Amino acid sequence: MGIVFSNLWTRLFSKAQVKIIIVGLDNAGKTTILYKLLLNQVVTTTPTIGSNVETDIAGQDTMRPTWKTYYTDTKAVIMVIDSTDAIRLNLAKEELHRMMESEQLGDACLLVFANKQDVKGAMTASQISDALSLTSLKDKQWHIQACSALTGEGLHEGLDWVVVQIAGS
Ligand SMILES: Nc1nc2c(ncn2[C@@H]2O[C@H](COP(=O)(O)OP(=O)(O)OP(=O)(O)O)[C@@H](O)[C@H]2O)c(=O)[nH]1
Ligand SMILES: [Mg+2]
Repeated sequence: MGIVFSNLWTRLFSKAQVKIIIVGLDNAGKTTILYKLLLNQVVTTTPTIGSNVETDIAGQDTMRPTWKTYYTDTKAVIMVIDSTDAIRLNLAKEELHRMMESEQLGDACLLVFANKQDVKGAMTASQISDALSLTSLKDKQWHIQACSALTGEGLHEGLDWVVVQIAGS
């Protein structure tokens, strides 16, 4: 359900590698955001195999040991939300809260990207924050950032927040 990348900010954290995971439902814009951030290019994506949350939900019990390995040492979780997909927002919420209960993510901060803000009628960051019940996440540093992977708007602001959290931890 996600993409692991560990050396995005090698230049900023020249010695330490920082593990950040990007998660979100299929079609949220994870791959597009990653390409935009790394290459400053808008790419045409195909669905990333095995990256959707439904797969992980189906495999929840048997896959749990694997998840633990996957989460270990994660400093930040970036959850990408398709702000035009009101119907599946509740599914994203359930997945987010279950994930955040994982012990391995105890020290990780959470950035939520309210993506696809360029689309007319997209939900606002504040609406998404409410729907995801972010304020109920106790003892967790979290932040929600409106963005568009297509235009790049908001992406760097979001990452700046992550960098500050990691640098201060
Ligand atoms: N309008 C608009 N479309 C976007 C934006 N971000 C992504 N998309 C489109 O949404 C679709 C899905 O984007 P992906 O980046 O493939 O989504 P993903 O989260 O990687 O999806 P999976 O790999 O299936 O999990 C693509 O058609 C993108 O072009 C955005 O900010 N605005
Ligand atoms: Mg993808």
